[in-house]
Order: sequence, then C-alpha cells, then structure tokens
Amino acid sequence: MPRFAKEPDYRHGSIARTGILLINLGTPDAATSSAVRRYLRQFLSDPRVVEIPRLIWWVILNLFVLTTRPAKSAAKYALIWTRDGSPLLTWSTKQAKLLKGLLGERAARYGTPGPAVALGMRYGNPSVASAMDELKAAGCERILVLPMYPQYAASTTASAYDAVFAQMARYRNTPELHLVKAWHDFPGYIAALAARVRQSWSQNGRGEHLVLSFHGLPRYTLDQGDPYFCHCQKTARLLAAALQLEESEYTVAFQSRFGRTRWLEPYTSVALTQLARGGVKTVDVFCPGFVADCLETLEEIAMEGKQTFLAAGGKTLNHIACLNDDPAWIAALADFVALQLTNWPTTGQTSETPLEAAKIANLRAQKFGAKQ
Ligand SMILES: C=CC1=C(C)c2cc3[nH]c(cc4nc(cc5[nH]c(cc1n2)c(C)c5CCC(=O)O)C(CCC(=O)O)=C4C)c(C)c3C=C
Ligand SMILES: [Fe+2]
Ligand SMILES: [Fe+2]
Repeated sequence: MPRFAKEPDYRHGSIARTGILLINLGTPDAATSSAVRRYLRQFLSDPRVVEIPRLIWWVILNLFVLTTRPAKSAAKYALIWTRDGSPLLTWSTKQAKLLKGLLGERAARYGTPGPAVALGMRYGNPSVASAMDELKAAGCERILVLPMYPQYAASTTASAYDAVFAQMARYRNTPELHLVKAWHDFPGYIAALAARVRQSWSQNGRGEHLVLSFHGLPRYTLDQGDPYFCHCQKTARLLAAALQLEESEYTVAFQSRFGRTRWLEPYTSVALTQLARGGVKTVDVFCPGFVADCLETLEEIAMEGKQTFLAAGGKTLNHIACLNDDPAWIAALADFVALQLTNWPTTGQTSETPLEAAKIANLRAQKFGAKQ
C-alpha cells in the first residue's frame, strides 16, 4: 500500500467546503458470533479501551474473551436487531442525514451551500477513514470533528481522535481540523433531554423515581484524571434542574461494567435493586450519555434492567428512549455546529486567477500527463 492515499482530482477554482464528521462508537455488521468477534477484536484491542499491558492483554483477549463473549453478545444483539440492522447504526445514519438537511436549509437562506456531513464509526463500518475520504472527495478543506459523546472520556472521545489522526497521516493534502472535546453542558442538548423526559412523562405516566444511567468506566480512570465522571454529574445536575427535580427524586448511576476491576459507582443494577427494595414500584430510566439507542439501552436497560428491578420487587420500569431523531435535538446539534464554525477563518484557501490556473494545468500536463 502506498504511504499516502490518492488525492481526489484537484479542481481549480472550486469552492473549499467545510465538512462535519460525526463519530460514534460503532457496532457489529451482523448479530452473529463471527461478526461480533470481528467487532470486539477491533474494539477491545484499542489501548484506550483496555489499558492492561499489551502482551498480557493479547493472551487474555484471544484465549478467554474472544472465545466466549462473541456468542453471548451476539445473542443480546439478536434481541435488538431490526430489519435495518443495528439500531446504533440506523439512528446515527439518520442523525447525519437530518443534520445535513437542516444545515443545508439554514445555509440556503443565505444563498450558500451547507457543509458536507459524514458519519464514521470508531469500530466497524462505516469507518472513520472512509468518512474522512468522503468529506475530502466532497472538496472539504476543513473538518469539524464532532464525537457523538457529550461527555468526554479517553476511551471514546480521545480514541475517536486517534482514528482521525491515523487517517490524517495517510493524506498528502491534509484538511484543517477542529476537534470538539465535550458538550455535556450545551444548553440545547440539556433542553432536548429535558423535553424527552417530559414527553415520556406525559405519554407513559411519571415514575416515582428517575434513574439517569450513564455508561461506566473503570474507576481508576477518574483517579488518573479522566473528566468523564464529572461531565456526567454536570449533565445530570443540569437536567435535574431543567426538570425541577429534588435530589431525592433522581439517582445518577453507571452501567455496562466490563471485566473484574472496580468501575464508577453506583452501578445501575445495584441502584435499581435498592430502589425496588426501598419500596419504589415504578421507575423511569433515561440514558443521557447515549444520543442513540443501542445495545446498552435497548437490551441492558430496557430488558436486563427491567428484570433486575422486577426481581427486587419493583412493578414497572419505563425506559425513556434516547434522543435519536428528535427534531429538538437535531436543531440543537445544528446550533452547536454553527457555534463551533463561528470565527473559523477561511483564509489560506486556493483560488487562482484564470492565468495562474492555466499555467499550473500546463505544468502538470507536461510533467505528469495529468488531465486538468
Ligand atoms: C457512551 C459512552 C461509552 C463509553 C464511555 C464506553 C466505554 C467502554 N465500553 C467498554 C466495553 C463495551 N462497550 C460496548 C458497547 C457499547 N459501548 C458504548 C458506549 C460507550 N462505551 C455503546 C454506544 C455501545 C453499544 C454498541 C452497539 O452496537 O449498540 C461493548 C460491546 C457489547 C458487549 O459485548 O457488551 C463492550 C465490550 C469498555 C471496556 C469501556 C471503557 C473502558
Ligand atoms: Fe461501551
Ligand atoms: Fe453492556
């Protein structure tokens, strides 16, 4: 493979565009053991995700994890799989499409073309590399990297950056980058979350207690300076304030523990058990850290979490759907993008006079026989 990827044909005088690169975690290509194994191999080989020394982890991963987990996880994926495939991919694709449409509509008011939007998955397909290629092919000289993780974590956000940098290293004509780090307190995001909860309350009734369940992380990441835990607490606090909740009316908890080390606490399963044992009969569970429903919300919360709550004496667990394609959320996302693009100067972009363009075309034709 050549060191650098082939550049798209260079067109003189074309307008340099801005591209929005949405990155989410990714999902297997199918709900089968082999597809899940391929996905988990890529995911769990990421040193940002599992920090055990490489050689030791390679042995554990290949001898134990990848021999047992794929079948178990595939069975869970099968429970949430739809005719369109994985919900995470379906919703993420829809979000990218809706965002592109809305940004295009807003730009059209000023007679300008909207930015290009592409979706890249950190693991699996479509890859971050292919999404960046797509933006470059669309003439994007500037790329806004927007991880679909409101709360920063090294294992998600920084890992998404790693994938972007790896592809940058393959380009000769690199685009300019703007990396979004976190948006856990962006007012439009908080307002969209609050509206989602209120909508569920009015449609399905209001539970006695609200559990805000975030994906967990190993506990040592907090001790070692990862701000994820604090970002989750702030999102929860702002959301609770928007919903005018007293502290006794909601619980912040962490789900999806992986491996044997201690993770951020309280664990969602423990919180649900304690609530039920304490006499709470109806609980709402909302996952503000996931902007799209996925295995972790549809299976782990709506199915497993429900069983845990009922087994401990609860009567009803209502899983409140993630933001998915909610119009208020897509509008908030478009506002956030606009904010990020403000004051990003468009200097340094090529625009030759016709004479210069003709000279360059001539030179390239002589030297490389290139078509212009
Ligand atoms: C929202 C943020 C996420 C963080 C932080 C995160 C950290 C993290 N995850 C694992 C291990 C697994 N996670 C899995 C699925 C999964 N994780 C997230 C998001 C975050 N992960 C999502 C959106 C999903 C769902 C993907 C889908 O296809 O629907 C899985 C795979 C499923 C399984 O086998 O259980 C694993 C494994 C670790 C170790 C980690 C931080 C160190
Ligand atoms: Fe995860
Ligand atoms: Fe999980």
